[in-house]
Amino acid sequence: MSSKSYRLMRTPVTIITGFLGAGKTSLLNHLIGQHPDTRFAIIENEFGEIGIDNDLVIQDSSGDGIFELSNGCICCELNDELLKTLGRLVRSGKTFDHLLIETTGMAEPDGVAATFMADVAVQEYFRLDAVVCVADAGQIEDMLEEREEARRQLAFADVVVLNKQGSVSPAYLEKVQSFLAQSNPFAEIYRADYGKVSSTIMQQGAYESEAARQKLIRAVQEAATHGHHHHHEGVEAHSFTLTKPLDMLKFVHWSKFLLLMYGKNIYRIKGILHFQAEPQPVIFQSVRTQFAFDRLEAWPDGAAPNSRIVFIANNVKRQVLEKGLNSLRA
Ligand SMILES: Nc1nc2c(ncn2[C@@H]2O[C@H](COP(=O)(O)OP(=O)(O)OP(=O)(O)O)[C@@H](O)[C@H]2O)c(=O)[nH]1
Repeated sequence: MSSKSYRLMRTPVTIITGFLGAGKTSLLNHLIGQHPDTRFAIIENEFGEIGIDNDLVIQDSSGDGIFELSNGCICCELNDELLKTLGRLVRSGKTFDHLLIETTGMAEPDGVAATFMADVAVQEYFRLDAVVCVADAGQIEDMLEEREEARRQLAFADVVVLNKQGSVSPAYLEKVQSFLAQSNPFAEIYRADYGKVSSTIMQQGAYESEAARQKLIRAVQEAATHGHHHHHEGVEAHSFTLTKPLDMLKFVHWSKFLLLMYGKNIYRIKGILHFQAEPQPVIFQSVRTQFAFDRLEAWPDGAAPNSRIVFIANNVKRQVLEKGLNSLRA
């Protein structure tokens, strides 16, 4: 079987995060309502009652495709429950076209995403399509200042749904969208009311190698072009362009050290790196304290090799990153 058909057979997964009351269930209901022919499996990680009208899940009026995991967060204490639920879905023998997971408002999405990115048995049946963060336009600014979970949710998002747009002025909406884009240059941002966004958020392919790489190249280039970093209480994106090739071993040691020292405050690192004696560009990404390398075919558009790297972090001094990176030259 080709790797493409294997990939297509696996059930795509969309993780919906966002702070309490941001509009996650509204988005979920909208997506279900918009796709009456899609056989959804839904995992709800809420403390309260399931906020979904079961009748909306047309193919499964028994509600068999809906799982509620309560009294905890699937990013941490209920992570085993999440694995068990995925196992139940597989063993049910039913075919699902898409799995939607709504996390609690307090969940850290990287913990949930890691289940799909690190567990080989899970990857056999499921493929993470995207992490979506629903942000309440009127609240997100304060949330990012006050809540660590909100910062992690934004930093880890592949898509941000800027919800409740009608509740703020157009000028404020512009301002919020602009600082969200600067805080997470990797995310697509869609505006919405009551979660009513374009359905393309279910086909992001954010972790498919080619699409993800192209997007990463664009985002890293843009982040490096548009100013070096952004000052906002909460999440900051620091981007660097390095013209001299790097030493891979030094880089690996330094990243390990950095994630160990500042792991809690460094939410995400992504980059396209030029290593000494490596003709191909190397894609680097971190998820929690883990990181992954991947090779691109060639430098984009015959561009001269250089390294571009973006750190999404909170309270990490730019000088620390700059000094570290400068010490990694081959
Ligand atoms: N004004 C306004 N209210 C909205 C919008 N979207 C959702 N709401 C309301 O906000 C409240 C919370 O919406 P939900 O979709 O339940 O949000 P949630 O993120 O799932 O909430 P929790 O699961 O409690 O974290 C509900 O009363 C919604 O009707 C919107 O765009 N505008």
